[in-house]
Amino acid sequence: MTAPTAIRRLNAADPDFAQHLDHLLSWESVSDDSVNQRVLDIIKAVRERGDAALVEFTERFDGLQVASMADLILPRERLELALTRITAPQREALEKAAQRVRSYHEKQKQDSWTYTEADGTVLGQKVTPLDRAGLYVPGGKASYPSSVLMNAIPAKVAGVAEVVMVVPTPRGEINELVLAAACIAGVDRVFTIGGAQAVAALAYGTESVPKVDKVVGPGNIYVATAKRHVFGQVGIDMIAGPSEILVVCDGLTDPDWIAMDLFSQAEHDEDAQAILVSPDAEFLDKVAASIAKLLPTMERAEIINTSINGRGALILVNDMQQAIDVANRIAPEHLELSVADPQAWLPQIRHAGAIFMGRHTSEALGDYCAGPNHVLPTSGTARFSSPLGVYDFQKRSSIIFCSEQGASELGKTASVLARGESLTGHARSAEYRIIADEQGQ
Ligand SMILES: NC(=O)c1ccc[n+]([C@@H]2O[C@H](COP(=O)([O-])OP(=O)(O)OC[C@H]3O[C@@H](n4cnc5c(N)ncnc54)[C@H](O)[C@@H]3O)[C@@H](O)[C@H]2O)c1
Ligand SMILES: N[C@H](CO)Cc1c[nH]c[nH+]1
Ligand SMILES: [Zn+2]
Repeated sequence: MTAPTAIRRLNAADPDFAQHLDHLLSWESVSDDSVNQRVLDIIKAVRERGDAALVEFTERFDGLQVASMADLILPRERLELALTRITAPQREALEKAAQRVRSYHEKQKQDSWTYTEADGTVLGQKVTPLDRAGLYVPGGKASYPSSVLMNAIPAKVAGVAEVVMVVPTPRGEINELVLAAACIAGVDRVFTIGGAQAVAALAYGTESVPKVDKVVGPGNIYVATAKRHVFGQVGIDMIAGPSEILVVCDGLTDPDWIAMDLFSQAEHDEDAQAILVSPDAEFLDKVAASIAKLLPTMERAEIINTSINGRGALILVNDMQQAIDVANRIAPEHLELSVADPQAWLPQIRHAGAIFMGRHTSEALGDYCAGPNHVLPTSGTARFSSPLGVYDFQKRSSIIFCSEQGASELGKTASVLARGESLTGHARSAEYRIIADEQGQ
């Protein structure tokens, strides 16, 4: 066990507070050069040597030795078998969660639209699903059946033709719930590979793994860094790295509840980040005491301890207004508003992946079954990214139909602008369509 928990304390009244906060949040301290270089090497190897590299990396990083890539492919029948191997309550819970996630995501579906102008010109937007999506389901330090649902259901709602999933199975340990979830969500193909090598395989294709149009899903630092590097070759959803929780509390929630909410994200990964902000100094002391009391009871105490010691913090602010300002500065993946009247503060929240309203709404409910997606932007990227959704699996094409009259009219405007750009090919192309008796008008 690492040193006993000593969570960092910050005070917003400290003149160096902004600097301390920046240091606490800095992604670079996690995503260092050695990780970057390792990921680049892995991507290069997969591009050059395909399946052979996947087999090698799976042995090296997942401790799983196989004769060939064929041993890392699970057919649809294997997913169906998993459904028969889980318990009835497990199947019921998966199906209930799937149904709630589906209902929520149905509302996100975007439809094509057009409108017609007076001269018959039609303008619009055609929405098309991706042909093939690659879903990354994490599996290193924990198994994530819930992430299967969160990745696959929006893809299916969007109408993606082929959904390919990758998931590492360290030491060959297959989690039946993960496969059962893939069956329920309608995943088409599964490869038991993970890490940067799996992201590279989806992005570039290998002899066995089909090249996809977009790679989505959460993962550790290697996965998140690989997604950054393959962007452009394929689409990606966002940077969904190590989990984060920011709790803003008025000091009136049970401190044990808050300690456990912090643990719920810290237990994902040593790199996870759990922060509490409160204007009540005594309450921060109580939560620190709850952390010390409850940590030894946790199955994943070692991971939680490293995460809390390395990246956690208890932040004292002057008042709730300052707490909200700090939350917007952090732009956390998950924000819990553990306060009496969360609705009153909601209008002021500008940056957060998901907002959990009130003392009873633990973040864990959102992780599994509330309905919204749990694949969320991390490390401050909620400033410009959104939760994974149906829109990530749909793209848009513009539709332009010009009637003869419309082309003639627009041609006059285009001609002037094109000549202003000295692009006379454009100008003359547009001018050809100007109706003769309107020329020069
Ligand atoms: N932001 C979100 O929406 C979200 C959702 C769920 C989980 N998560 C996060 O996903 C992550 C899951 O991480 P995980 O580790 O359990 O599973 P993972 O599948 O993301 O990573 C495991 C893989 O990492 C690779 N790897 C591990 N050590 C390596 C090394 N030294 N060099 C090269 N590659 C290495 C291996 O290939 C292994 O298969 C956690 O950080 C969790 O917090 C985030
Ligand atoms: N909290 C994770 C997103 O950061 C999602 C998850 C899955 N299972 C448990 N939690
Ligand atoms: Zn979680």
